[in-house]
Amino acid sequence: MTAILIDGKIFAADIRARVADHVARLKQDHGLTPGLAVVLVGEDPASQVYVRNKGKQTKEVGMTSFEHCLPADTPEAELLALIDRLNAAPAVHGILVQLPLPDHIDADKVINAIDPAKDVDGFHILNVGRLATGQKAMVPCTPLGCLMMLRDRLGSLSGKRAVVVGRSNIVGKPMAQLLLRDSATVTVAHSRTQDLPAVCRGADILVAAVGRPAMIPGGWIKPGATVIDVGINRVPAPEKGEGKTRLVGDVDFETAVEVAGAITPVPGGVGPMTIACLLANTVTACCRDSGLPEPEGLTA
Ligand SMILES: Nc1nc2c(c(=O)[nH]1)N[C@@H](CN(C=O)c1ccc(C(=O)N[C@@H](CCC(=O)O)C(=O)O)cc1)CN2
Repeated sequence: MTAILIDGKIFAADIRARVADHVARLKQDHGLTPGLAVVLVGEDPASQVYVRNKGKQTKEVGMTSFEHCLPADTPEAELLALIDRLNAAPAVHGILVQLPLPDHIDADKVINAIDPAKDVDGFHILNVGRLATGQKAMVPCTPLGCLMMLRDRLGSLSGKRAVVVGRSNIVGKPMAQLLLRDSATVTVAHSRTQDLPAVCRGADILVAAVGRPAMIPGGWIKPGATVIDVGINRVPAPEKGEGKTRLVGDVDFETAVEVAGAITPVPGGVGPMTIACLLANTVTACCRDSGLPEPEGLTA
């Protein structure tokens, strides 16, 4: 069997088009322009690229982008003061602090300083609790993107056996909550899980979010399963030349593609969905703030 490829680039482009439509309607009918503020602390090259892409895509869908790039040695108090100002700014409907933050800054403290209504990352403790208890929440972008792709591929997730490998606050835990909310039977596996291959082999839906290159081989995958690879790992690629690198997922694509029913590639799978869902969350936050109907199909 050769798996169907779930193309995140096409999927993300469709989401952006739907976001742009909704933004145009908000402007035309209500004189509203959703605004997204992205805060970067430091000069991490990957983070700089992500932040630049967020700003570019925000403008492309017709929203207002506010970028705040602060030096790596910015005191925590200064960052918290900026968050306060963004919380109070009426033109800002979404606030995102790019992670990771430098070590001297307490990331939890910063995230929990964001107004939960503007927390388009869905990382604030209140949004985490709301998601876990089935209340209306802002949902973390990467798991939201995975959920959208799964629903599109499988229709109902009800009763499916889902295994999430990885228990991070950004992906693993919220992904498990979202799958549970769609009535899947969910197992969260991690580094201490006994007989991980057997656990994975039981999955109709396998979400890999561990951050270890090609850790899950085809032999761990149930034939026909839907595999969502969240990993983005940069590894040496001597075949491309000295010092060159390439991106690989947490799943060993070459062997997995022979067994799975459908699979997301890396790059071009889950990654592009993260920013598309951030834009979707910003429109949702703007609509909620104004008491307007939320865009259909762009929330969990
Ligand atoms: N505050 C947040 N920080 C971080 C998040 C997040 O959701 N919120 N996620 C990641 C980084 N990230 C967005 O911020 C992100 C990662 C990857 C991609 C993406 O499109 N990846 C491409 C490959 C890109 C490349 O060539 O390097 C792909 O997989 O196809 C977008 C956004 C950590 N920080």
